[in-house]
Amino acid sequence: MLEVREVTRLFGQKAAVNRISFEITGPAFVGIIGRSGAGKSTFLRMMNRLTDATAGEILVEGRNILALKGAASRAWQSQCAMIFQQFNLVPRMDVASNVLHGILNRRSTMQTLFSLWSRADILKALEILDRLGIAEQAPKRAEALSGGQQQRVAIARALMQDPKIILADEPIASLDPMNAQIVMDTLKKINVEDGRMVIANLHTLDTARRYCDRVIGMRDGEVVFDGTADELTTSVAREIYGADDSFNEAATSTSIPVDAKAEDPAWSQPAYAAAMVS
Ligand SMILES: Nc1ncnc2c1ncn2[C@@H]1O[C@H](COP(=O)(O)OP(=O)(O)OP(=O)(O)O)[C@@H](O)[C@H]1O
Repeated sequence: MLEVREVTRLFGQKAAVNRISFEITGPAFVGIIGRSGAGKSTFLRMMNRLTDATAGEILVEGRNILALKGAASRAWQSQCAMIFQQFNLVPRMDVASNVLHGILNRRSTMQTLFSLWSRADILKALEILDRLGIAEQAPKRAEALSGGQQQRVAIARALMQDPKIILADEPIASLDPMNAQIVMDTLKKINVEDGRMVIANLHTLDTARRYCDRVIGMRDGEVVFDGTADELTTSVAREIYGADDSFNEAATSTSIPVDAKAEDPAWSQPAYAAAMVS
């Protein structure tokens, strides 16, 4: 279904992404891992046309989406929704309106200007919020929600577009482990239940192993690993991150012990040792 062929993105002389190629068939949950600067975000941004590629093709059902222009490019963008680390919600706007904004580009200027949403659209937004377990938050301002709830609103906004592919750029990097798990479980649910492909940039190995059918490791703009979660051994991870023998897996962990207490202050801090992987 998705074929990435020799895709390159140069910034000046530097290749942020350097002739990467891989194929994804079916509605897989794919994780992309690698240290900071490996090219993960640049790849996702090319996928949904936020950034142009310098060379190469990305074929989706045989169509090169990198060549799409104007309305066709915008139509593609609504087929592959993007979720960001910082949620990118409108903070002072209520949750339901934030979700409805997922279909903003399908509406006329007048409809947008007067915030005119059809009853069917409003019901759909509420249904999605209900499915993600946050229906009661619908009238609240987005800024009043916890980070994990805000990210679920962002996922709901993405679902409003009814996308084929969900691209998630470090979706849990700003969350504590409890909320990280809820958000990853939500992404997995829509992958499994809806059959939507999910491609997520992740910076913790345990998350990649736990949720992904397939893991792609990037280093210096190139794909240096492409395999299953089981094949992602410590030595493979060390290669991907370009770390030496002191590489410590625990430092990239977000694991939540079974008996972890939500009120334990240790769990209220993001547990990512970003320094290890960035
Ligand atoms: N707009 C830009 N202009 C110049 N260089 C850029 C730009 N965007 C990215 N780069 C460079 O491209 C390389 C890849 O960056 P990218 O953000 O894709 O990496 P990443 O793996 O997503 O890292 P991180 O996890 O920190 O987001 C880096 O060297 C970065 O500095």
